[in-house]
Amino acid sequence: MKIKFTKMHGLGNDFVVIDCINQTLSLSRKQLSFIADRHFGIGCDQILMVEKASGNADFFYRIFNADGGEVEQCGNGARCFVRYVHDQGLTLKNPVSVETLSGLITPTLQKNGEVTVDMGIPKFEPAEIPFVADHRALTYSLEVQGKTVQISALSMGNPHAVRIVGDIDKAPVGSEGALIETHPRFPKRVNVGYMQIIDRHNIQLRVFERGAGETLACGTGACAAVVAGVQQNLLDTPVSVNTRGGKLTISWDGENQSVWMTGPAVTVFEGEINL
Ligand SMILES: N[C@@H](CCC[C@H](N)C(=O)O)C(=O)O
Repeated sequence: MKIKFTKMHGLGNDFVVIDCINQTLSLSRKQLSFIADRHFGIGCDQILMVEKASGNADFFYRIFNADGGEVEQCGNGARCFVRYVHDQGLTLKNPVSVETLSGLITPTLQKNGEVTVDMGIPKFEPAEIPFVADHRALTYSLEVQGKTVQISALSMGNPHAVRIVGDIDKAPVGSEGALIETHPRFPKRVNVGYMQIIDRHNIQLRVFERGAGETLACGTGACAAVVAGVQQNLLDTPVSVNTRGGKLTISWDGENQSVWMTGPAVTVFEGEINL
């Protein structure tokens, strides 16, 4: 079976985007992880599938991590999604309403080519993340291989843990991040962000993503880090989030408000793969 795809990225967090409106597809976990494989397949952090919406939204968008697991939300993917549906002539609407497994998001293409996304309202109740804790708190102590670390935990539609570090270059992203990703207190696993605060409007961030490992940037991770920083009175909105792949701007006015994310979305090439 041959499928057409488009390779895209948001700050180096890269995607294989597949039109499932004009192609009829049902891919197994093995086929998805083959597509994502950087040696034997195309290579990407996530696979994005563009589908017809069932309700009132313009589209439904499905997200699969490089390990083939389906997840609820992807910030950098949302920006690429709206660029894709416009470039492919699938809609002329702007903003576009997009259903995801975690609810509706609305990306808007800006005149300068950047994309702004209403990423929805963050959730903090442990059961909604999901995270095992007796009650909601600003930070939690987590035992990681005999060491106690402090994290914030919240959901941006997908689960996030955020750690504050003094030096982003020395943060144990690959080692400790991998242990927190699969920590038993996160029953659906978790994305783990390491944030260095530069000043009240600037942070540096690296994220060990659930199902993908460390990526060059994570959009929902950037939202989660800013929300955690604002809540602890360490940051003021808006915040520039500097990642290894470039910069995102995140705004959040506090509890019960949507998080807004602005950044680029880039098409790299189109192709066809035999599965
Ligand atoms: N790269 C994404 C997040 C993708 C999903 C994540 N790995 C998860 O498992 O929740 C982003 O830009 O938000």
